[in-house]
Formats: sequence, structure tokens, C-alpha cells
Amino acid sequence: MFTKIPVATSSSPVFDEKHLEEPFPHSPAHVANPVISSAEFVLEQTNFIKINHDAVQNAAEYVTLEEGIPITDPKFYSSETQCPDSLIAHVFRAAPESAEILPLLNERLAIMREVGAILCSDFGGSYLGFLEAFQRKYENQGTALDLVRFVTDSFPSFRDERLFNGRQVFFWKRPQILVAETWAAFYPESPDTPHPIFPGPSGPRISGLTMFADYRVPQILHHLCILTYPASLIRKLRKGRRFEPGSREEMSLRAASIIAVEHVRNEMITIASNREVSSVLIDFYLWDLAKKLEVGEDHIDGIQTNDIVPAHRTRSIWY
Ligand SMILES: Nc1nc2c(c(CN[C@H]3C=C[C@H](O)[C@@H]3O)cn2[C@@H]2O[C@H](COP(=O)(O)O)[C@@H](O)[C@H]2O)c(=O)[nH]1
Repeated sequence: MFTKIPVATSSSPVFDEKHLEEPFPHSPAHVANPVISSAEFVLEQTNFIKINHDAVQNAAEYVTLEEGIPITDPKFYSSETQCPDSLIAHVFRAAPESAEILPLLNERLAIMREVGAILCSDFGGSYLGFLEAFQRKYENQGTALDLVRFVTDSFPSFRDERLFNGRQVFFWKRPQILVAETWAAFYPESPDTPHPIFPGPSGPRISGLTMFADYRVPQILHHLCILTYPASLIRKLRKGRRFEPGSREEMSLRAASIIAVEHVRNEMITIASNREVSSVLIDFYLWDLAKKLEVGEDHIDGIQTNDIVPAHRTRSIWY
């Protein structure tokens, strides 16, 4: 609740000696500042602009979350006493305009606890500590793919892999996008400067990664006629049918996206006379393009396209 800031008057308890000895919720410096009482007086006298106390409370909560709750600190979010489930649920509560609460909250809680605990026990409590451990392990010679393996070896919740028709298959969407975003975030300004995370002689070798198989890139690959969907799939997508993680449709959509982007990459290498082309950059490009098409900021000219069908709907922790 919004609490009125106490105004210093001769009858105010603020300057009472006995109150001065007690902890007081408001800073006496504010109370002593005549600007506050002047502003209150002017506000009351003018009776013109109003203060919305509900919005004050919302803004205060927002600032508290932004500044007061260290929700990105593994030491904090791994601790159920310092950071109970209810606090995490509060941080990730639905926005007022949202019709839906955050899905998979329990799964997300379990992942935050596990990742946080591993970062704290094995890597000094931070992602930086994890990157330093990677550099020590590989004596600064590690590549992007080595870092992806280090992620999946260290964190069970990143093991986006399953048995399919008797064979272990790997998609590694989150481990690969984590490494690709790290690579992009620390990309050196000058081509002569080694990449700080992958400073070895072979560099990051980012082209060793695939695209990140989730839902938006298959949608645009189909729009670009690179993927052909059976009519039954198009019907299900249009109806908004859910696909279970690991279902035939979902596995096929993810696998087709990975291989299609590899084909585009190989074609680009041929056209660009063997210059290095990475599936990561093709993914980034397609993902941004899909977002722009969605809001009408871009359109595709000069090549054949399919009508855009909705992206597939799969509830999972792997995207
Ligand atoms: N395949 C693929 N999936 C991507 C991205 C990105 C953003 N990448 C940035 C980096 C360089 C580019 O220029 C992009 O600006 C997000 N996502 C996924 O979408 C989901 C929603 O995410 P958001 O809206 O952020 O909350 C989430 O599962 C997230 O992992 C991408 O590039 N490729």
C-alpha cells in the first residue's frame, strides 16, 4: 500500500525524541526537505493533477523486482530459503494484460534450482565461472562445439536428446543457442582480435553448430517452400493442435529444419566460393525475418512462397 510520507509539523511525531531512537521507515532527510511539504501543498491547492496510488504500488513493485531481487544470481535462485518457489512464481507472474499464466512453472523451478546448484557447487556461482572452467579444461583451445558439449555434460536440463526408433538422437537447441548467443555477445570488434571465449588457433568454429530447432524457423522454412508439409500436418497446424515433445510430427519438424538449414548453408558455400558460412547466422537471419514478417515489417519478393501456417505448438522444456 502507498503510505503517505510524514510531513514535518510541530505536532508531528517525527521529531519527537523518543521516535528518533526507534527505527523509522522513512528517511528523516526526506521529511526535513521542505520541497516535499511544498509539493504536497501545491498539489492540494491546485487540485489539478492526480496521483494514481495503484500505479505507484505497481511501479514500486516493478522497481523492487528490477533492483531488489537478485533473480539472475545463481546463489540466490538456487536457495529455497532465500528465494522460495512463491517468490519465483511472483517474479514470473502474468502481466495484467495477459490471458495466460506462465506455463510449466514447476519444470522451470526445478531447472532453476538444478542449474543454480551446479553453478554454485562446481563453477563459483556464475556463468562466468563456468566459462572460465571451460577455458581451463580446454587450455583456451576449445571451440563452440566443445562448449556445447561442456554445457550438456554439466547440466542435465540441457540434454535435449532422446531415444527415437532405437537410436539416441540429439537436438541441443538450448545448449547451442546459449553458446551462439555467448559467441555473438563477445564477438570482437576487430577481425584481428581473438575471440575472448575461444582464443585458440582454430577460433570459435561457429560453423560447427547447427540451427536451433524450435518452432519459428520451421515455420519460415515452410513459408519459403524449403520444407514441404503433408496436407494433414497443415490441417493440424491451422487447428492449433498440440504436438507432444517426441511425437512423430515434432521430431520431423525439428529434424527437417536442421537438415534444410545445412543444405542452404552448403548451397551458400558453393555460391560464395567456399567462404565460411554458418548455420547459426542463417538461423539468426531466418528468425529475425520471421519476426518481421509476423508484424508486417518485411515481406518476401521474387521467390515462390507458401501461405504462412501457424508455428507448431509443443509444450516442452527443450525450446
Ligand atoms: N531458433 C531461434 N530461436 C530463437 C532466437 C532468438 C533470438 N535470437 C537473437 C539473437 C540474434 C538474433 O538477431 C536474435 O535477435 C530467440 N529464440 C527463441 O525464441 C523463443 C522466444 O524468445 P524471446 O522472444 O527472445 O523471448 C525462445 O525459445 C528463444 O530461445 C533465434 O535467433 N533463433
